[in-house]
Amino acid sequence: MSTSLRQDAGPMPVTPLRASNDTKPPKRITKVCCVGAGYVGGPTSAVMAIKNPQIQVTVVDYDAKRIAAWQSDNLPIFEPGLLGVVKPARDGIPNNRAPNLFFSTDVDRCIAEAELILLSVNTPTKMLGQGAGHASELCYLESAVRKIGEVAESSKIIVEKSTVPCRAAETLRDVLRATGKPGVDFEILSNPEFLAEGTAIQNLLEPDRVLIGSLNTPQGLEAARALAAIYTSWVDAERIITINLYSSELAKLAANALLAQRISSINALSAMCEAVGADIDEVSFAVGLDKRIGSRMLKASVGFGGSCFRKDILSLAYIAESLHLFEVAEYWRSVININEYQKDRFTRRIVRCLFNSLSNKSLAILGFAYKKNTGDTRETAAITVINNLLAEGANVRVYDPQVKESQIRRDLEGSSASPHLVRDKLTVWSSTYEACAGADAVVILTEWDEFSNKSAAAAAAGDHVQDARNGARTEEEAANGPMSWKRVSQIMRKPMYVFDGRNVVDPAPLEALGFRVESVGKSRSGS
Ligand SMILES: NC(=O)C1=CN([C@@H]2O[C@H](COP(=O)(O)OP(=O)(O)OC[C@H]3O[C@@H](n4cnc5c(N)ncnc54)[C@H](O)[C@@H]3O)[C@@H](O)[C@H]2O)C=CC1
Ligand SMILES: O=C(O)[C@H]1O[C@H](OP(=O)(O)OP(=O)(O)OC[C@H]2O[C@@H](n3ccc(=O)[nH]c3=O)[C@H](O)[C@@H]2O)[C@H](O)[C@@H](O)[C@@H]1O
Repeated sequence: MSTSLRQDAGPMPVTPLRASNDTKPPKRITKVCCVGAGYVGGPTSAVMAIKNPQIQVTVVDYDAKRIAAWQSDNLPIFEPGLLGVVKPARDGIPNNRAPNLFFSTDVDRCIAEAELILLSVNTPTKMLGQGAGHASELCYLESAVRKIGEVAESSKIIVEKSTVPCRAAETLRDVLRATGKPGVDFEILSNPEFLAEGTAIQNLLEPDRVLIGSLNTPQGLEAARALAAIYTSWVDAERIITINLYSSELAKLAANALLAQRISSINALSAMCEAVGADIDEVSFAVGLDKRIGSRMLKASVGFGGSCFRKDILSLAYIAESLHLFEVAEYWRSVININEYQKDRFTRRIVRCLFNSLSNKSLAILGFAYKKNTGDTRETAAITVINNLLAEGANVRVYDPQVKESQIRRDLEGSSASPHLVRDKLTVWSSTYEACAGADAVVILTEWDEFSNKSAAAAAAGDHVQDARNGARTEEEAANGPMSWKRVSQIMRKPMYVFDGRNVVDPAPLEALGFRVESVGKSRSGS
């Protein structure tokens, strides 16, 4: 087998690209194929294409429905600004698809034609066999790489964009060694993605950094330079960091673990605040002024969700355990334990306030997505909280501006110990007012702007409350509301409660309307 894959992953200095000694120009890539048309593959490829008109970027996926949606005006994911990069207005013709961006189900052909392949397939937590519930499932990645080995007739740079366990590149290299054709070389790079949903386009256009990990060999470094050259079309060279392949893989897991750890830390403190009469927003503000701590990702909540924090921490802990670093594994798992505790604590507070019984009570749930400005519900705290409330006998009335009823039912029925409760006691509504009609309590689970009674500036002061538009409302939002809490107060059963799992409402004006407001990390008596 002449497939040449180099293994020198020795220490490499961390260098911004500019410091490279290589003076010859990097290889110019003209065809990129992105495997996986999901939350990462779609937006990343669209931004890459719009910033590199000379490069043909094709996103491939076996999911024909998803590809068809990318080709339509009805994109498969909701993300502010996404349509603008997929279908930029050009030459006075608005809404024309970027001429160098393609979506296709012809995986073999697109892989064969590409010089550089981005792997953006899902890497969920393994559900079966060894490591089930902990390790990352790499079967999608493996199958994509097998396909590359089978169909590639020319050498390729293969880029791990998916989040992977450290040393996953070695596995990919093994697969390629076994499946690749003689004379075809593969160079594997790690280029993890750091975008957050809801702000993906902004994050892609102005990344804090672009991380490129490669082997410390001439071929590895050359491949890294070729990938970096694509990014330099819109990212300052100082922000493009080239490091060792395995450091890059681990840095992605570490970044997510550290971000989630901050949220669990502040949520753990929120429990103390409720007990001692302190205010978590004030504590968070006070500690965040210390430059060494910083203010971001310190917003107390009902608990973090999303497809990645939990799975990436589980993966990190599993790796630590495999290395017999049991205390390290336990440390990271505690971040998840606090998150589960926070969701349960929030439900228990609701039950306690509503006189220890939810039987014959109706609760309006505002928000189902795991954060605002996305329709994504993966690992959303709403799933746990709503299932808990249903188990307590409550009637649950849900409204989310972006999540479809079918998705809500699928998520809840698929995770509930008693799916019949979801069928019998859950209703989904298309407006706040319909959801709140006759309800005993409003439970805010997602920080959508329309639920807030704060000014845009006050809302923007919080980190994850700040949106891509810096708190400005679109014309549509301005026309439709923010919601009128006064109107809500007129249609609810008394006494009326608001349980604010996101601290997006200012309690005082609501209390003036007769609501009893319970916010995360604040006690009513302490306010
Ligand atoms: N969702 C997010 O905000 C972020 C996700 N990531 C990471 O990026 C990776 C992808 O995440 P998402 O885009 O959210 O996943 P996703 O589930 O939205 O998309 C993955 C896509 O890959 C396709 N796919 C799987 N195997 C394939 C194959 N062999 N050939 C062709 N297509 C295949 C699936 O059909 C699916 O459409 C994961 O590793 C994730 O941890 C990283 C940063 C942010
Ligand atoms: O690997 C990934 O998938 C991505 O995971 C997160 O992005 P994302 O999950 O989309 O969104 P975040 O803004 O990080 O929020 C995650 C969860 O934490 C919650 N959160 C966030 C911030 C905060 O201060 N408090 C808080 O409860 C959010 O509401 C949400 O439920 C990271 O922020 C991204 O850098 C990373 O690329």
